[in-house]
Amino acid sequence: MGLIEIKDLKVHYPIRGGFLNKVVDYVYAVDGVDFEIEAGKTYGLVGESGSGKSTIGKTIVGLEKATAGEILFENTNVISKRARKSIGYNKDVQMIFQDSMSSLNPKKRVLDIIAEPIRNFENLSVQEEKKRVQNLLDIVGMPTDALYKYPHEFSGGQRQRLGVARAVATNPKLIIADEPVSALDLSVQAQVLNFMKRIQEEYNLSYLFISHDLGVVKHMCDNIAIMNHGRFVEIGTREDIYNNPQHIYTKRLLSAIPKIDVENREKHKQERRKVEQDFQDLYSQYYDENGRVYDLKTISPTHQAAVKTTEGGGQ
Ligand SMILES: Nc1ncnc2c1ncn2[C@@H]1O[C@H](COP(=O)(O)OP(=O)(O)OP(=O)(O)O)[C@@H](O)[C@H]1O
Repeated sequence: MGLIEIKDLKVHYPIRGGFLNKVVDYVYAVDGVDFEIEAGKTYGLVGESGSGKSTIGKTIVGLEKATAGEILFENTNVISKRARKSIGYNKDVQMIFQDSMSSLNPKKRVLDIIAEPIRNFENLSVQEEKKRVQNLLDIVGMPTDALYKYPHEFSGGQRQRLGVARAVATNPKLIIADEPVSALDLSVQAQVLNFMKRIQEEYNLSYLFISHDLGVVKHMCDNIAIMNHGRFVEIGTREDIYNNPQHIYTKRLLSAIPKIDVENREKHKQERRKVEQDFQDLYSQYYDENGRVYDLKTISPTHQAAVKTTEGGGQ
């Protein structure tokens, strides 16, 4: 049994319009997904922008409301706020965001930023709290003098480390990492990822790792789901997805991972242009369960919903 099990989760955002501001349609951001994450493992969600990855992450931590489905955490359905509160879920599940500059309060010192989640759950003295935060800074490889500095005084990679320190402050079991390294340079990305892995081993943490970058996901994840327009088009182990992809969408995503050719710059430029074109095509296409492709540029949102219904997945 997994630490967390997601069953037929749906998140549909209403679109309002007209004179009376009535609901005229829905965005099917997440449209019936099932998966589970085991203790100490990393589950990857991959897909292009707008496919529904962040909505899944936010719904799991309770920042968005599910339209339907179940989220079972250690066998308790935590879909309601009351259930989450009754089992101390908010202490056990934390989130790391992509943009550390806006997720860390710029007006607060590091000490207060990292202590904030601890204050929500424990009553420590000032000295105990300071000691705990110092220890967390040590774990993420930051110097002690960081305590009294502000977020803007750090580099992007250091700020992501602070975000991780804050996320592990309550000693959680699961961390939702939403594009945690996409804003960082490649060399810094590797540092932060390796260090997230080290913490995982030390604390037997589980990660839900959200990314559009299949290269990064390969480095981090045990199991992977490939998302397209609110649904999973393929799920599998890392080996399944990278060595034996089944769905045409997965194959196209894999073939679009840039291969850097340092010896031939011109060829590399052409390759990059082709990759960019491929991605533009991918963003505008909807893939159904049978691998059939619909061009979203040529059909209206209402028609898109109709396509889903015809294909057996709509409301
Ligand atoms: N609060 C909201 N109200 C209405 N629609 C929303 C809301 N939040 C997200 N959406 C829509 O839901 C869909 C899924 O968005 P989501 O952010 O989950 O995708 P994503 O795969 O995480 O993309 P990105 O990587 O760009 O964040 C998109 O069409 C988005 O515009």
